[in-house]
Amino acid sequence: MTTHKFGLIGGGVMGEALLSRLVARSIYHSSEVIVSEPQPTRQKFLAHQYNVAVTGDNRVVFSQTTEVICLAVKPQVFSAIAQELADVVDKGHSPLVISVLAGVTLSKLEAAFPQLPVIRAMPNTPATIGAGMTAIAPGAYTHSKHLETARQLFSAVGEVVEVPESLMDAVTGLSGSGPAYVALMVEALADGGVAAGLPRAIAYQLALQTVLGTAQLLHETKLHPAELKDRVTSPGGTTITGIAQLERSGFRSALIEAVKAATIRSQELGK
Ligand SMILES: NC(=O)C1=CN([C@@H]2O[C@H](COP(=O)(O)OP(=O)(O)OC[C@H]3O[C@@H](n4cnc5c(N)ncnc54)[C@H](OP(=O)(O)O)[C@@H]3O)[C@@H](O)[C@H]2O)C=CC1
Ligand SMILES: O=C(O)[C@@H]1CCC=N1
Repeated sequence: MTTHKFGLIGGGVMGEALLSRLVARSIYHSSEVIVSEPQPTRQKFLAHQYNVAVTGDNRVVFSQTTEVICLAVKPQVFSAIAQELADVVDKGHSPLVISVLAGVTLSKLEAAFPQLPVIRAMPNTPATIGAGMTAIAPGAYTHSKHLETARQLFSAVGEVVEVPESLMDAVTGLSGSGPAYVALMVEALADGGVAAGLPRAIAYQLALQTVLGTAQLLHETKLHPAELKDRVTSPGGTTITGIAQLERSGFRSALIEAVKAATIRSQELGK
């Protein structure tokens, strides 16, 4: 029987982000990967782009994968997939199952994959360029070698941290969803620049590089964000005037509430 080391169920945004990097970094060779996707056009694209095996049948991916099966479908289709795989999971075949699904708990995953090693993971889209942030939580049947495999895999797409499962919804609300919050901020900063008279292209360049540069500065110097804010803020100057307006508009509160709301939504998706 044909076998593959890495099987991906769901080759959408997150699945492709992981796949592209794992193949580019030679964590898995293209010939060692199989992906299942419902749409023939998407299958063709993935096969052409990454030279991997593709199928429309999730059961084929499960049966033919020896090492790691990554579930990257929407949480809403998880139950259907669990049912579909039910008669192929219990065949003495024990790959490591890694789920990146928001909300779906280890207990649900372990009910679908009885006694298999399962890891719940939450990556984010900067994984595409190797700048991802992934949290992982091990299930009841995982051993250190499985955690090591997951660490190696997600290290290829960025930073990795291990957390207890009870924190995975909060991780989802912060770093899982976070790239969208930051993208919104870049867009809004550019809009502010346009409102203040800058040409759009220049406003966008200034906004993006300001966010990127500030993140790099915080990362490299380990400065506390409050200290960096103090360094930018001249007495009676422009920055404190801008910050006062941000506070009046509830900027910090908006971000705090966004993470909390997304965390609650992640919990709901797991029910
Ligand atoms: N996007 C992100 O930033 C992040 C997403 N996640 C998680 O990753 C998972 C996927 O999200 P995302 O990539 O954004 O979503 P996408 O919709 O882009 O990807 C899901 C893929 O699964 C395919 N699919 C649908 N039904 C099935 C099925 N029955 N069998 C196999 N494949 C199927 C979809 O095909 P089709 O389009 O034809 O339906 C699609 O290509 C979610 O659970 C999400 O919580 C985690 C971290 C970050
Ligand atoms: O929006 C979502 O539900 C997924 C999970 C984290 C990022 N995207």
